Amino acid sequence: MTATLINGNALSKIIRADVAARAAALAQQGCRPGLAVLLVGDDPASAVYVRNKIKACEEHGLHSSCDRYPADLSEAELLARIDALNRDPAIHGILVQLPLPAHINSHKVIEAIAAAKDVDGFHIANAGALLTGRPSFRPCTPYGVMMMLQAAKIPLSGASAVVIGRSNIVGKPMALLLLEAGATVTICHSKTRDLASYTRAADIVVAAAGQRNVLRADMVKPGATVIDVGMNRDETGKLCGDVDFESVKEVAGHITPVPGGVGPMTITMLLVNTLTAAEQAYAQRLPSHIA
Ligand SMILES: NC(=O)C1=CN([C@@H]2O[C@H](COP(=O)(O)OP(=O)(O)OC[C@H]3O[C@@H](n4cnc5c(N)ncnc54)[C@H](OP(=O)(O)O)[C@@H]3O)[C@@H](O)[C@H]2O)C=CC1
Ligand SMILES: Nc1nc(=O)c2c([nH]1)NC[C@@H]1CN(c3ccc(C(=O)N[C@@H](CCC(=O)O)C(=O)O)cc3)C=[N+]21
Ligand SMILES: [Mg+2]
Repeated sequence: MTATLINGNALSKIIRADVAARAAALAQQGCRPGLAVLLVGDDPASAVYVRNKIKACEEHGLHSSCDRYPADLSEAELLARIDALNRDPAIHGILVQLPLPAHINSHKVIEAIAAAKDVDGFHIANAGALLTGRPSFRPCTPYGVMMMLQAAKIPLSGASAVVIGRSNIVGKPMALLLLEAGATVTICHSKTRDLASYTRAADIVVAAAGQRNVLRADMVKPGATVIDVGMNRDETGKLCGDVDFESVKEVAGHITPVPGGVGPMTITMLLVNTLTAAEQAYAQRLPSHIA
């Protein structure tokens, strides 16, 4: 048996066409959606992701700005820049690329972003809204995974789901979104004893550990849906996920590839959140509609 591929590039194309149409309609009314990206330090992977985000904005009619700072930028300087962007009417979304250098408190930085411009969905107000079932900006990666599950018509209500990873940006919000959709959710992590005993019982496995081959064929129930969030490099330097793709695709019913799976969907949902932020600002006639 060979699993059906859930193609993040193909789904992104459909959703991004809708984003471009909505962006054009808003621009027609005098409000051009704008995203500001802040990158501190010179991590090469972060530079690639940020470049992809800026390029996606340009291609879909969103205005974007990217500030690159040296790794020794002070926390106070970063907070001052965020404060300026919070008050900038041309900017509807603010994204501070993570991870930040160790001398900067990332919680403090995220909380400094205006919740209405927090298109990553990382601010406590948005995280709390998700936890309590209120509308909010959903974190882009888990939101993108939900869109992939929906597009592939994977039943979620009553399904058994395992999330591998408990970070604030992927694992925890992923588990909450699956729970909201009616799945019975288990969160596994590095302290979990016998990971395979959980994954083998699951209808859906989302791997977000940042470890190659965390999920192998003998750990997957035949026909299960496998979503690979991981972004790793193999010994030859090639991009790979957390899932042993070649063997797992013979057991799973649906599977996402790396690259071309969750990664492009993350960027797509960032565009969606930024557009939504701009539409809300315009609808409320906040000063930020003057762009
Ligand atoms: N495709 C995309 O768009 C995105 C991809 N990523 C990628 O997803 C991965 C996860 O990202 P992120 O959540 O930020 O990473 P973190 O390092 O913050 O979290 C990793 C989580 O995985 C758990 N973990 C690590 N090793 C194992 C293991 N062997 N078995 C079980 N659990 C394990 C850790 O457990 P513990 O808490 O106990 O340490 C932790 O909870 C990375 O590869 C990252 O690059 C991230 C964001 C977006
Ligand atoms: N504030 C913040 N928000 C984030 O959303 C955020 C972040 N910080 N820090 C890092 C992670 C990681 N992340 C990715 C986005 C796109 C791809 C992506 O486009 N992947 C391509 C391949 C990219 C390549 O060629 O290297 C793919 O999978 O096909 C990957 C990873 C967002 N993150
Ligand atoms: Mg994101």
